[in-house]
Amino acid sequence: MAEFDQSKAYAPQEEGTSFFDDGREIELLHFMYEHPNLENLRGSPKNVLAAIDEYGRTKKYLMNVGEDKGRIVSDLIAEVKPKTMVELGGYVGYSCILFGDAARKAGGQRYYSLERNPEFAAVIASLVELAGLSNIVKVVVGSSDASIARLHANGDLKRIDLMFLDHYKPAYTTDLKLCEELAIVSVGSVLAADNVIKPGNPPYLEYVRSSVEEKRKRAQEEANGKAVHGEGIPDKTVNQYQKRVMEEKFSNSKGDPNLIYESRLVNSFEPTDHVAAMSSPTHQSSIPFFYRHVPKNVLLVLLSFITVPVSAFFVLASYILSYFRPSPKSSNGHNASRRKTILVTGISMTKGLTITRILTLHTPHCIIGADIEAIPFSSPGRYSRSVSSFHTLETPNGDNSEPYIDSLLSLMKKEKVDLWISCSSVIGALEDGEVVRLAERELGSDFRAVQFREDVVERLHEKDKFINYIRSIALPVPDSHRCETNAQVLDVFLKEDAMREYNVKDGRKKWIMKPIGVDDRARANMMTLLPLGSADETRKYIKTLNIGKENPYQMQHYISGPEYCTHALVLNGKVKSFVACPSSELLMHYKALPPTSSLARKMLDFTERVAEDGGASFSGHLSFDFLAEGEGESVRLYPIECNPRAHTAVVLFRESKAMADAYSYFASGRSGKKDITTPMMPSWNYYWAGHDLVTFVLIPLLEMLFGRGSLEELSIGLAEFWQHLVYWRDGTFVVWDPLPFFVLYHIYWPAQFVDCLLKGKEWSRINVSTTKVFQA
Ligand SMILES: C[S@@+](CC[C@H](N)C(=O)[O-])C[C@H]1O[C@@H](n2cnc3c(N)ncnc32)[C@H](O)[C@@H]1O
Repeated sequence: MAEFDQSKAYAPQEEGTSFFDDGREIELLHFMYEHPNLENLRGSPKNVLAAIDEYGRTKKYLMNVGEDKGRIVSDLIAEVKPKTMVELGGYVGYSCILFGDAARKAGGQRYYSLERNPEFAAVIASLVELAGLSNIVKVVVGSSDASIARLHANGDLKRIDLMFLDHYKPAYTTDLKLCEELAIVSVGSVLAADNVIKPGNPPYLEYVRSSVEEKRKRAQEEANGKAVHGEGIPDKTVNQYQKRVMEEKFSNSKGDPNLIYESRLVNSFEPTDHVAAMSSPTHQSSIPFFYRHVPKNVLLVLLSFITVPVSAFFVLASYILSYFRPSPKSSNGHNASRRKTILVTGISMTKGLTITRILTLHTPHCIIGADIEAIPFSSPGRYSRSVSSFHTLETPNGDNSEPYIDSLLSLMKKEKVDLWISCSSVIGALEDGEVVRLAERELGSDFRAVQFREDVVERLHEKDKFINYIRSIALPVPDSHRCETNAQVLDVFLKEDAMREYNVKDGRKKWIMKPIGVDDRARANMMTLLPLGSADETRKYIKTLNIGKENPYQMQHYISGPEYCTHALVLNGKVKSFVACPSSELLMHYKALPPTSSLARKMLDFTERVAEDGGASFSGHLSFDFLAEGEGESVRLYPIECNPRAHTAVVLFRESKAMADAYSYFASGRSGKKDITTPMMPSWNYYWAGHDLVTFVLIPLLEMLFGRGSLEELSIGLAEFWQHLVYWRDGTFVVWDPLPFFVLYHIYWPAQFVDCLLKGKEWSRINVSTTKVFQA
């Protein structure tokens, strides 16, 4: 940061709140219109700003953005070239004249200055007129939230390309959420927020830096009545406008949690010379080094290396503890003659491992495990005490699935498997359906499988077929269309436009585009809400999706409510165990909903209806994603996706003997109890230590060290991590079977990162529980 030029310093700011609204703003007007240089001010933004600065230096302090911070935003304007720019908080018009002029030079069409105090607004309007900017600047008097809503409702404000936030600090976040909900701030919008470090605006920084998952969680907490505005903002700032506004009002908008911001802090000077900081979005070029391919993989390998002693300590302590407790197999005292051979596939993932552990703890059976293993000997499941043997399967491959199918079938024959519990990942979904059919033929009538056949998998797994099927059994679905051409997408918008007047009440209907096949890259952008600000932008965006016959998309009505996911074990068309929990895109924290809650009951009813429709041969794991609209008993649930396979939410059953019994009865050809097993309440919440260590500790630490984050954010992260360590349970670690935990973090993941480095495979996210790497 360059040195501050002392000759430009404003008069010092007075104590308390006497530094504004004491008549100085009107005094400024007199100063300007009595200026000896008045004729040179007319039509010259530069000279008007210089005269305002002169007043601030020689007369009284003014709370303007000032020259130094102003330059940062002016540069941003030149880069972003906003057509429409909005500022929240105009005061006497300094930022409005500086940025209005910059926006005009960059080809901008409209600059809205939103100011609550009518006297200040009159000063802004007068000085804007003096500077000759009245054709681009529009001063809007009133509280920012009401003004935003009105401008949007009138159709004047359809999209904000750049927004400068410089008004009432606690309203930064609530106004931003309002803009998101109205979709006037959307993908590509840029925000510049003043004073986020001094005096400080932790809620705003937290919000713009949160993941989708964190924002959804927060929104839910707020929906449960915990919304507090201005937490962490100094009282002096919070109470700044009390003289005129006794009680501040806030927009209660939920925002759009799916919008992700890149944020960066920029330090600069207040016009008094204090160091201030603004936050503005980053562009790809300024992404710090630790998010780049090579450093990020190297850092994660290093983290794994450094934490070996801690993990080794826990493993050792677990073995010592287990020494004093009998091993699970010898403790269960089951009758060996009733032993069946159960094969669980997918045991490198938490879901498969959880099921083998439940079975080992609570049943007499011989449990064998299998999984694909791209890097030899790296599978965490291979080292688990819950399986009597581990087998490596060929990797399913869309072009030639035979090796995978053969390896699975020959294993089943060799081990004389009585029951196969499939927990395989999505890449083998259809193949597993085929294996059931073949295995039933080859292993005889006593063979059973917890896996749907391929026709069922196809019907449920493919997004558009699933929606059609659910519609056919008269259950509600969100409005959805399969699109194989860009024109089909645009057609839906055209029809929508015709209906637009009917939708005015809740704003224009929003859509998301989901790739029907598995496409990690497209999935990452899936939450872009359409249509965008203009028909042209929407058309351009649709083009980037490369929609075609080979790459079909599902266009689905966007429902803004919270998301839930479920896991169910269905045997012979009956639901045997069920759990529902709040969900998000990359779900790494699991909390069960109480089974008696109206939400959980409705999701169970839905699952039972699908299971019943499947008939007596319908056996497998079934999980749905739902979006909820409304609350309480009147909540309406929309299924958006089905995964006809196990969900990691099964981890919530880790204690459940009843669930083990359900599998066991099935293995013996009996139907078992009628009750539906749910996790014991209150159930533990689950997290993955490695994921939390990186997201709550490593990233905030690096962000702080490299000037992007604050100590406060790091301490919030540390507190969250500590809370999970102490009160939650790790999804992989159990005392009697600690090795998979060690292998996951010190063999499996480092091997993956090294592999990515060697092969130049870039990734955007990883899922610790499913061991999946998402391509960048
Ligand atoms: C720091 S000053 C803005 C300075 C101005 N951006 C500049 O740099 O020249 C903050 C202004 O926000 C206004 N304000 C505070 N809360 C507001 C709200 N809810 N809506 C609109 N304006 C608000 C205040 O009246 C005050 O004039």
